[in-house]
Amino acid sequence: MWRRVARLSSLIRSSKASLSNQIPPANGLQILEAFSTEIQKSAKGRNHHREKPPFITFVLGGPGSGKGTQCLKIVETFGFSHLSAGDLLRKEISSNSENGAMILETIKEGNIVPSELTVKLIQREVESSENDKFLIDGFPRTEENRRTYERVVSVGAEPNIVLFFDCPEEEMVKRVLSRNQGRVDDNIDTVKKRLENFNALNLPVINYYSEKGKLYKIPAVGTEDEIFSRVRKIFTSLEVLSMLSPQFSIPIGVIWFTLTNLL
Ligand SMILES: Nc1ncnc2c1ncn2[C@@H]1O[C@H](COP(=O)(O)OP(=O)(O)OP(=O)(O)O)[C@@H](O)[C@H]1O
Ligand SMILES: Nc1ccn([C@@H]2O[C@H](COP(=O)(O)O)[C@@H](O)[C@H]2O)c(=O)n1
Ligand SMILES: [Mg+2]
Repeated sequence: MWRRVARLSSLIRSSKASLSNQIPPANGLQILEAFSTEIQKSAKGRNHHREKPPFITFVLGGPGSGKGTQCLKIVETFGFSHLSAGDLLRKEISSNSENGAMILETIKEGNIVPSELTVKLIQREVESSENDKFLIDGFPRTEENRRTYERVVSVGAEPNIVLFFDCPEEEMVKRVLSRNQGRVDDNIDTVKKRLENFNALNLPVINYYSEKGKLYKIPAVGTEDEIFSRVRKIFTSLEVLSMLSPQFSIPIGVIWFTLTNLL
């Protein structure tokens, strides 16, 4: 809203300036029209450039279960934008933001960053993107993350679907310890803490979406391509039902996917 007010003031200023520059000024009617348009846009919410709410997919799973790897393949094949909560937080650290030191400590400990902060980072990315399909990877990690997102985000507060990469702990630990990307949390002590937090805090969120009929549980053992063939079926069945469009209710998609995979 304040950005719009600023734009309006700038229009008025340029109108005044044009008087002194002998350029035909914006007249009162033009200014009123501009004001009315800006107010209407604000009333629609912050996603003013979208006709309809975006299609939101939450991507969940334990540390090293392969969320990021599969997200890259979904982006290539189905045109989603990938927002990794962990990557957004790491970006805050490397940009020396005011919260950088606190985020770094929290990640090193394998703990969860305050929800308001993570939600703000995700919201900023969604709102500034032209895409209408998002993978939100590694979020919500806790019930508190989920509730904060629902409270803060006005459009698309509910995910359309939730993917859960289900992987045995032993395999997750093996993958994390051989990831080799220089992450401060890829060590045995932090992984243990992350697994504890996953079981205590993230599983309740996964159960919540399962009860809502939004959860797709994907066995995450096998080659990357084998796992992606499972993921592909989900998005293809949503495309067949024209459901990669947020107006449709998702439980039909989950039922369809379950039926087609049982038959
Ligand atoms: N199916 C697979 N088989 C073996 N290794 C895999 C498989 N999928 C991903 N990996 C590897 O395992 C490591 C972890 O994968 P990835 O980063 O995608 O997991 P993640 O769920 O995003 O983890 P985190 O929550 O820690 O970010 C990476 O080194 C990746 O290359
Ligand atoms: N919703 C979230 C997501 C992540 N974090 C912190 O970042 C770490 C790395 O996350 P990845 O998804 O890249 O594994 C994670 O262990 C948390 O410390 C968070 O706080 N909240
Ligand atoms: Mg990841």
